[in-house]
Amino acid sequence: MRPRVGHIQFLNCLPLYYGLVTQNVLLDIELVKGTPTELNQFLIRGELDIGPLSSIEYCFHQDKFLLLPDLAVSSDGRVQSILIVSKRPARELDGQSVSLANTSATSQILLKIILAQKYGVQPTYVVSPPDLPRMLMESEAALLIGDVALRALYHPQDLLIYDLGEEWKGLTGYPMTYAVWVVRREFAIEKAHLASEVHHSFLKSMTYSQEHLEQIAHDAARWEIFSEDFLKDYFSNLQFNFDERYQKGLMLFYEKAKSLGYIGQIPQLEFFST
Ligand SMILES: C=C(O[C@@H]1C=C(C(=O)O)C=C[C@H]1O)C(=O)O
Repeated sequence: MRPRVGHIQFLNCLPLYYGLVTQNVLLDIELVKGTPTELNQFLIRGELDIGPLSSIEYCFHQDKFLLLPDLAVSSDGRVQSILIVSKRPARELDGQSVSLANTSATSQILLKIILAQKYGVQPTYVVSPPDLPRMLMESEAALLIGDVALRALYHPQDLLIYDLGEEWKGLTGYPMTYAVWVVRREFAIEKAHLASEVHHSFLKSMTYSQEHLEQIAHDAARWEIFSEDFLKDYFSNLQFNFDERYQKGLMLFYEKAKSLGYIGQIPQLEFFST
């Protein structure tokens, strides 16, 4: 059986996918697409062998997974696709309703940390499908991620926009890691060579895409509503890095999540060795 691999169905993972296509890797894997929360569930239920897992979910399911080294969905500052879209300044959200997109896991907690620690407010939260007009009918502000967030940024209306990558960097000085790449522990033991092959394909794909960002933005602009320049900017802000500084930023996120009671304990980062 081919390794079952998850793929985030947002533009954020297009650079990765692009590299897999150009290297003909897709024939060797079964690629399963979905939103981050769908992929989280597939991974947790053991229906995928490898894939991106929301960083916050790693806290609760560390026993099931090992981390793939040097791979993540992260940003060192502005991310553009994880946004609070608000009718009023963040400082005025205390006691107000905030709608959180149900496609997100990490960013829901990230938003709560930022509103509590940077803006000193405690809203009430509701989880909703990622539909901005509806979210703003029930709430004063909304958390959007992925392409829906990009669209809100691209066609700004009379609303305030906070970029959560930028907010995190302002609060802590560190980059933020939204998703880690994991392999199922059993798969890593029973099919170590396959896990290693997929990991290396991903790393090669990353390198390829970093060297061809302009071309990827050019191609994507042909079928997306976004301009080539907008996409180039987006793809260069998004990082797939998970080096020491990114790991430190993630540990800081876990510490803050724990101090606010969102997680019980801080996980150790345990890596698959290839
Ligand atoms: C950059 C993004 O990061 C994402 C946010 C995630 C989350 O909040 O759980 C998970 C995976 C990433 O897709 C994005 O969705 O645009």
